[in-house]
Amino acid sequence: MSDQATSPVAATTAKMTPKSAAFDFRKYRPFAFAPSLPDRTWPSKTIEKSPIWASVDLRDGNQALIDPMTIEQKMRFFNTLVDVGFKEIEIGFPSAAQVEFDFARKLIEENHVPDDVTLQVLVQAREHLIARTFESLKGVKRAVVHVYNSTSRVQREKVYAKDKAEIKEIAITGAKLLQQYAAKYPETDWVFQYSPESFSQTETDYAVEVCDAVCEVWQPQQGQEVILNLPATVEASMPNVFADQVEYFCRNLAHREHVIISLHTHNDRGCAVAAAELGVLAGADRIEGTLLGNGERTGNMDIMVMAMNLFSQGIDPELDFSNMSEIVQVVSECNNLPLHPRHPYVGELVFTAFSGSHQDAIKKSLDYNEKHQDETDNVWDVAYLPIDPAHIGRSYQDVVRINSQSGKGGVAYILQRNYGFNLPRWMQIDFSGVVQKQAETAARELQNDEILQTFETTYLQQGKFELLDYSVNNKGGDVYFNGQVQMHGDIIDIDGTGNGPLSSFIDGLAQHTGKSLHVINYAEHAINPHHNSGNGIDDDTNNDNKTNANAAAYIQLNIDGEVYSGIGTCSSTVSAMLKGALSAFAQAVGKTAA
Ligand SMILES: CC(=O)SCCNC(=O)CCNC(=O)[C@H](O)C(C)(C)COP(=O)(O)OP(=O)(O)OC[C@H]1O[C@@H](n2cnc3c(N)ncnc32)[C@H](O)[C@@H]1OP(=O)(O)O
Ligand SMILES: CC(C)C(=O)C(=O)O
Ligand SMILES: [Mg+2]
Repeated sequence: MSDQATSPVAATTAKMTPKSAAFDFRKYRPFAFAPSLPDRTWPSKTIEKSPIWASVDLRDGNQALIDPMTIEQKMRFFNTLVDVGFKEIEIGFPSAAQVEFDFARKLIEENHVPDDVTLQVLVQAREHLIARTFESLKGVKRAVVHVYNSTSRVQREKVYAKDKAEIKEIAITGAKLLQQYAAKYPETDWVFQYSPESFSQTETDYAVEVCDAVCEVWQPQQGQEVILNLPATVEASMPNVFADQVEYFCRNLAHREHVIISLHTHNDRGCAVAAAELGVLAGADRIEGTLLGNGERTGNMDIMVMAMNLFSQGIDPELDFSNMSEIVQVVSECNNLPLHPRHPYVGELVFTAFSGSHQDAIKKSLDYNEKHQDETDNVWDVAYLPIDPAHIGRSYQDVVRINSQSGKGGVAYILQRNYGFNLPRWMQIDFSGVVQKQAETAARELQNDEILQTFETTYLQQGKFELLDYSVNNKGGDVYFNGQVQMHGDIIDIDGTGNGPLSSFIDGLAQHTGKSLHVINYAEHAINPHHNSGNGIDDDTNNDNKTNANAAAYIQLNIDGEVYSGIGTCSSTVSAMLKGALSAFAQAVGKTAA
């Protein structure tokens, strides 16, 4: 028998073959348009500033919707884009439909366009459409007219049935028509943009040839720059290949210095943002995309993600997403598309850790930063959280959520952040076992109030055991405890001696019950008042050592050889401590009774 026949991989492959006949990779060919660029420079570059952004939500995004936007929706979206800080906004395809035309007119006639915002519109290289497009823009101060025709091999051969020279001629005609019509509206500051549509599936040297021909018509110069927009209309290669195409294009273009190189990537392979980022390294100045990545098929490049990627590297993205939830709401409602809960930066779950080790690391990082504020220069550096959720208006509320995958750090985080209980490690271990069982039994996420309730019933509501009146007195170096404890409805006198209130109380409990009791661990803290809402804190004003804040005490006792943890809360630290001991004791009795 050969090695191949015995290997488990070979066995799997052999089984798959008949089934995979319909799943035929042999129908595909490797990507054929990668230019040869052995001396590429982009891999050793870094992005140091934000590119020029152009939103195409209202055009490319809109043309991909089941129900295109109404004028009202476009208006709402446009205002949001302006608020976010976009200075170039492709508002539509005015020659395509009346609503598109009317929207352009509304923006212009009703003065909705801020002085520093430039409208952009798209049109095919066809005269009647170009004529209508300029008509739609009459009276605008400044506008980008964006003309395109596809240059890809498949479109040349199968859609247009034209050779390279004929396709170039469409581009040249379009460029000339833009000039002619622009001349009819001299009151407007016109900017010309050309896209060799499907650039990435075009031979790159041919794309350069077509764009050079367009520039020959437009004659870009200082103060009269043009935009050449390079689309990955359908993403068909790895992003490094796209970057090679962009660098090749930039290096070989005749009028590079007077041309703004723009990129327009789509997300068919899931790498639209990566392609745009590498394309910027390769020399691009401008990026077209949409918020949340809506667009044809798998969508356009998500500008929000790319901008937030820059933000998370300490680069000013020149777009303001601090009001993220409102932005997301407008985008989702206008597009009538739901947001994936794991959408980068904005999904409901992207700042949430369910798993124990992540929660532990997040809690420890946040605690560390709080303690070392002076040393960190306030620079964000938290495990598992690439940015501070607060920067985009998210709370820390959801950073940790609890299910059966969670650990002690996560449960401790919930109790600390929401209810002010700062559990010591040994207490975290004790309580996390309780929560783990509860989550496993429920087989679902546990809500914060359920965790608090479990915390209270486990440690705080020892209803059958209650510390009543007591006093502690120092005499000759010893401390004497005298008080009453209610146990199962009986009121019992407790007297004990020790070197402090706790040890004298424990001594009294031991004497009364005949059990052996020793303190193993002890911790206490004031409960931060802003965490207090809704917790099970006792406000007993019983005794001495009053503090303004409520106190929580955590006690671990060895009772007859077994370990029990308890918690007490009170406005008095001593009472909290004694209640904590009684809480641990009650569990031991409860366990014996059970
Ligand atoms: C990658 C992109 O996103 S490109 C933008 C795509 N967006 C849209 O198409 C949405 C808006 N478009 C529309 O509503 C319509 O296409 C319209 C109104 C503009 C034009 O509609 P129609 O005239 O009915 O034609 P249709 O779109 O089917 O156009 C195809 C014709 O235009 C030609 N054509 C297509 N694109 C271009 C172009 N960019 N430049 C020149 N000619 C073009 C085709 O070769 C075809 O020619 P034929 O009629 O000789 O066969
Ligand atoms: C019109 C062009 C820029 C386009 O949307 C594309 O090629 O994806
Ligand atoms: Mg597109």
